[in-house]
Amino acid sequence: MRTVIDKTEGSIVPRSTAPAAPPGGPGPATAPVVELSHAALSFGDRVLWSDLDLSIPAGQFVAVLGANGAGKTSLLKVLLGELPLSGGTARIAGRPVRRGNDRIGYVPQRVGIDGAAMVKARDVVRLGRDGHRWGPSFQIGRARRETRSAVDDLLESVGASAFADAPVGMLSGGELQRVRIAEALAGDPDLLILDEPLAALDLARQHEVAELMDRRRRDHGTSVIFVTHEINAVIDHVDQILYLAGGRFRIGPVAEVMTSQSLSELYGAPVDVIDAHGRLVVVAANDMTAGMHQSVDDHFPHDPDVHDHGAHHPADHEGWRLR
Ligand SMILES: Nc1ncnc2c1ncn2[C@@H]1O[C@H](COP(=O)(O)OP(=O)(O)OP(=O)(O)O)[C@@H](O)[C@H]1O
Repeated sequence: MRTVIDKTEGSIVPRSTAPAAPPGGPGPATAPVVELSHAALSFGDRVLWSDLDLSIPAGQFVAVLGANGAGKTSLLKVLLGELPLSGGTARIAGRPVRRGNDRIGYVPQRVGIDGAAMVKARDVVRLGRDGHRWGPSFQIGRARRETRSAVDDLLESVGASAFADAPVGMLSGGELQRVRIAEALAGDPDLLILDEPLAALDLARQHEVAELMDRRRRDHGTSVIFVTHEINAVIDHVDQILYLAGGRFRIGPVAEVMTSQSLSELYGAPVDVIDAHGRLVVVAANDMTAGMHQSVDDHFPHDPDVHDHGAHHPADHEGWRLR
C-alpha cells in the first residue's frame, strides 16, 4: 500500500523552532529559506489552497505542479510579496515576505523580450547585477573590470558564454532561458523562483535547464522553486513536489506524490500514474479532468503561448528587462 501524505503533515522538513524575527529585523540564522505556515489564498469564495505548510531549507529543489488555474503562479506571487495571503504566514529567510526582496531571483513566466531585441545577453545580466545601483556604464577601471568578470562568470555558470555578445532577439528559446536565469542569479540570491522555465523548450533543453538548477543548488546552496507542467524533466533532480489541485495539495518526494493513489485522493476521482519506460504519464477520465482542469496534457510540453501574470522582478528597473 502506498503512502499518501496528509496535507496536515505535508511540511517538506519539520518546521523551524527558531524564534520568529521581528518584521524588518534580521532573520534567524537557522530559518528555512521559505516557510509557509497554515497559508491560505482565496479570491472571493474561491479557495486556491489553504492550510499549506511548506518549509524549504537552503539548497532544496522543489517543483510545483498542478493544472491550469490551480494557483501555482499565485503562490510565487505570495513569496514575492506581490499577493497577500488570505490566512497564515509566509516568510523568506525568517522574515515576512516583502516586495523587492533582493534575496530572491525570479524568472517570470513570460518568455517575451519586450523591446530588448538588440540588447546583448551580457548587458541583460550586467543590469541584473548592477542596475539597481548606478550601473557599470558609469564605472571605470577596476570596478568596470570586476563587473565584466562577474558577468562572464554568471554567463559561464549557465552555459551562455558562447552567445554573451549576441543580441537577445537572436537567441533560441533555450539560449534565452539561460540568459534569463543568469540575470536572476546576478544578485546571488538565496532563493531562485522560476515560473514555467521549461515552457516552449524541447525535451533536451528542458533537461538542460533542470540540470542547471540542480547544479546551482548543489554548488551554491541556492533553494529553487520551479513551477512546471513537465514533471519528467525534473524528476531526477527535485527533492519534493508540491502538487496543487482543486483547493487541496500534496507535498512530498516524487515517489510519494506521483502515484495513482495519491493523485486519486487529491482529485477525489480515479487518476492513473503510469510509468512508461521511465516517463510518468498521468491519465484521468475526460469528464473528471474537465471539472478539474487536469489532463494528460498537463504533463507534456504544451502550447508555448505563455502569458505575463504581471509579476515584477525585485530588481526590475529597466524597460527592456527580459520578461
Ligand atoms: N488577483 C486575482 N483576482 C482574482 N482571481 C485571480 C487573481 N489572480 C489569479 N486569479 C485566479 O486564480 C487562479 C489561479 O491562478 P494562477 O495564475 O495562480 O494559476 P496557475 O496554477 O499558475 O495556472 P497556469 O498553469 O495556467 O499558469 C486563476 O483562476 C486566476 O484567474
